[in-house]
Amino acid sequence: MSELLRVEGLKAGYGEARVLAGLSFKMEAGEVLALLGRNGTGKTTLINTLVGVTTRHGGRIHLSGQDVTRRAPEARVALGLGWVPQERNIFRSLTVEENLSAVARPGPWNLDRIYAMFPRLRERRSNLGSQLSGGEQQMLAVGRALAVNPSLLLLDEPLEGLAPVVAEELLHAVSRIVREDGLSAIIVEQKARRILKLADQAIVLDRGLIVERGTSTAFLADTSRFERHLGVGR
Ligand SMILES: Nc1ncnc2c1ncn2[C@@H]1O[C@H](COP(=O)(O)OP(=O)(O)OP(=O)(O)O)[C@@H](O)[C@H]1O
Repeated sequence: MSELLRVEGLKAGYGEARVLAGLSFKMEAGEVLALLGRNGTGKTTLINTLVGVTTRHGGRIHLSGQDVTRRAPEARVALGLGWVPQERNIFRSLTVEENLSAVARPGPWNLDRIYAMFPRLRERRSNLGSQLSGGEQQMLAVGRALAVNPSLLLLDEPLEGLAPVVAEELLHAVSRIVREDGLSAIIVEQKARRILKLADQAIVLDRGLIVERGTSTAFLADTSRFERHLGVGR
């Protein structure tokens, strides 16, 4: 396996406010990382800092062997980041198909393949982003990240706010994307158990620091390791 992502001593926040207090971790190509932690512990800030839309206070980020620490978000996307932000950010005044085509880059994830993964998007291809249900918007946000043909997918609470049956449908699709297609991903999720099953490793954040890390198998075998930080039953 080759190294896909290396984060060293990362400190970042918003303006002068510091949220990430110095994080280091690595991912190999093909791995899935579950990013866990209570509300407000810095998960979204970490994802946003990987994309390059926060204020970096220190540390370095290497993606696919390149130092992207000072690169603009567009350059990081060009190097392989596929971002599904927490707020989805789909283009509401464009159709489903235009949303996908607007960001498409050459690679295995063409329109046909994305529609095969999300048949509902094919049915809705001519609908505007503003006309979609929450679940369809989230499918479109994932589809749009795939359309850039990323080497690392960043999914920020993809199941948040979805009806249980829709959340299951999306989780199944994400599981196929990472398991059958071997795409690497960082998945932010509050409910550890449901995401650990499809992750290789997990880290738990608290107050901007990594307080637990290990394989997902080890976490599932000793749930006290994350329950301490996430609350029992997670
Ligand atoms: N735009 C911002 N400006 C200033 N502070 C922010 C901003 N966004 C988040 N924060 C602060 O940064 C801290 C971490 O927030 P972050 O959204 O990264 O946490 P999180 O773990 O993703 O939580 P959640 O699960 O609620 O999304 C919080 O204290 C939050 O108030």
